[in-house]
Amino acid sequence: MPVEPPPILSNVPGSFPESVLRDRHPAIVARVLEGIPYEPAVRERLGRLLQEPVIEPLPADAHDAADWDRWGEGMYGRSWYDVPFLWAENFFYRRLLDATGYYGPGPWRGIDPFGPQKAADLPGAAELAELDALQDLQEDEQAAALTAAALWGNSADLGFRLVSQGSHRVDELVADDTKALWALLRGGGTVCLVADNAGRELLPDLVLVDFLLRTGRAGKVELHVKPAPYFVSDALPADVLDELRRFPPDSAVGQRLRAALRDGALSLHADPFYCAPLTFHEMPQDLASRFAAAELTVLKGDLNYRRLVGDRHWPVTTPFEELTGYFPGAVAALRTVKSDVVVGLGAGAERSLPASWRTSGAFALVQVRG
Ligand SMILES: O=P(O)(O)OC[C@H]1O[C@](O)(CO)[C@@H](O)[C@@H]1O
Repeated sequence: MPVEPPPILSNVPGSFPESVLRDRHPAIVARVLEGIPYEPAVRERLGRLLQEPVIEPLPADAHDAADWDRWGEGMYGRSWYDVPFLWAENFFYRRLLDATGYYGPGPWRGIDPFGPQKAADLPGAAELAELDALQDLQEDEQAAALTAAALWGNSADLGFRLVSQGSHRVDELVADDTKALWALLRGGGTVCLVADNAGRELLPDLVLVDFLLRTGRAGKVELHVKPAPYFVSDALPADVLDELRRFPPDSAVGQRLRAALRDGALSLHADPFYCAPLTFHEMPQDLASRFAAAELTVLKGDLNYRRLVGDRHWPVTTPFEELTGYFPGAVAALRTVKSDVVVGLGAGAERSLPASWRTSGAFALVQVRG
């Protein structure tokens, strides 16, 4: 295991993490307030969260206050910019849920603050038909098209689109282990798909799940989603159901997915770990056992990548295999690059890339450790 470089903080002027805290978080709050007519007390709490000079802990009566006391040891009372970026982002979303009363006893309990944005982003008939039509292709062509669609979908997360004007199409793969990925998917065992965003990302993910089950490349699929609203568009169990309702009643894909949920070939999982400020190095035993038993675990998205390799200043040439050696079982990362952490590239690979390649959302990677 290479020597660990320091964690990424947000206090470097002009850096990407600084821009997330300074620009993206206020934009996220503004969009939440546009979408839901929250009462004045909620609006005030959200305003105060954005102005907070130093990080305050959760109220002592929050159901997970003890967890956050432990995870946040040494963080409270400091500037949001001076603590690890991964922790700061995670805690921002947890505090946002606290401010909106998501876990409270009042009327806003269980209301997804990002719900209106997610609803507006649900796929339309054209997108569904496009993916449905892939069934007519040869199997290996379907596999390639679905890998590309799953990557493309990841560039469309709502937090990212709040501040990015790009076309949201992946231009180039900076690492492409697609062949190795599909070589691992022939055995009919269990595949864990750790999903990322709802909407335009979850749709190709679901079509991919159907493909894996339909072709026998997976005997079972576990679809892992977030247990609570998180990073704006991250998928919750309710979002999976909303998405399934988008398939027309006569869609064979939709029918098969619903049948797979009913008969257990497809199962949903929403472990609290997925909303914790931790990396996969600290995953709970239940998840570790599931990943160990799976033929392959596919991690979607930028944040899962940061949690897989560690949100640190890794040189890009740090071998992916070494950093993921601890992961219990074969693992694949399918991710549009939307933050600074990238490993597993060849020496000099960056030279031909534009300066903004790590954060533009125009580059993607498929990396596998078998
Ligand atoms: O939905 P994803 O792919 O995990 O991306 C989350 C986004 O949020 C960030 O954490 C920044 O807020 C980036 O890593 C990325 O742009």
